[in-house]
Amino acid sequence: MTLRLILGSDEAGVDYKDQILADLRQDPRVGEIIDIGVNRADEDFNKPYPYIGIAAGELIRDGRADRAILFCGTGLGVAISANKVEGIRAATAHDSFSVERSVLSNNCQILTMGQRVIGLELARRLAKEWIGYTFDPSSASAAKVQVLEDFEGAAAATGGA
Ligand SMILES: O=C[C@H](O)[C@H](O)COP(=O)(O)O
Repeated sequence: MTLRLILGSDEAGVDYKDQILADLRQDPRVGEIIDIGVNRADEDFNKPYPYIGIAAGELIRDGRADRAILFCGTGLGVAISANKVEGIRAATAHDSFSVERSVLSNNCQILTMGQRVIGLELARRLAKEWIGYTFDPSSASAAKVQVLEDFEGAAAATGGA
């Protein structure tokens, strides 16, 4: 199965977003790429990072995409923002092991990275690695992720989320 993948960033991450977008357009594992911006020609090029993180999370929550790779200065702001959307697990990761575990341990749908934190070549490599991982619902990690889902379900039932 090929991935439906979102790429997005604020202005502080747009160079990496555009390069990795170009890389992944050539990747046979990716079936569809949705570029949610920002783009240099946009009137709202300076749009704050929460709009990007929330938009990506909502598209995944609504079943319109499978996963996302997002960038900002640190990767933190877009991750925090995406994690506000129910059911979304987004993680900032700048090393190969964390990139792997974000999927295999945490079943993250979103990877975020910081253009002001890591080099471009490492970010390109990590993006390619990340899309190669698939969560195993029969793994020992599944019960741990389920705790998060149960918490969100209980909070929603009581009007708390
Ligand atoms: O997490 C926030 C991002 O790094 C953003 O790109 C920059 O935010 P700032 O301008 O508030 O530092």
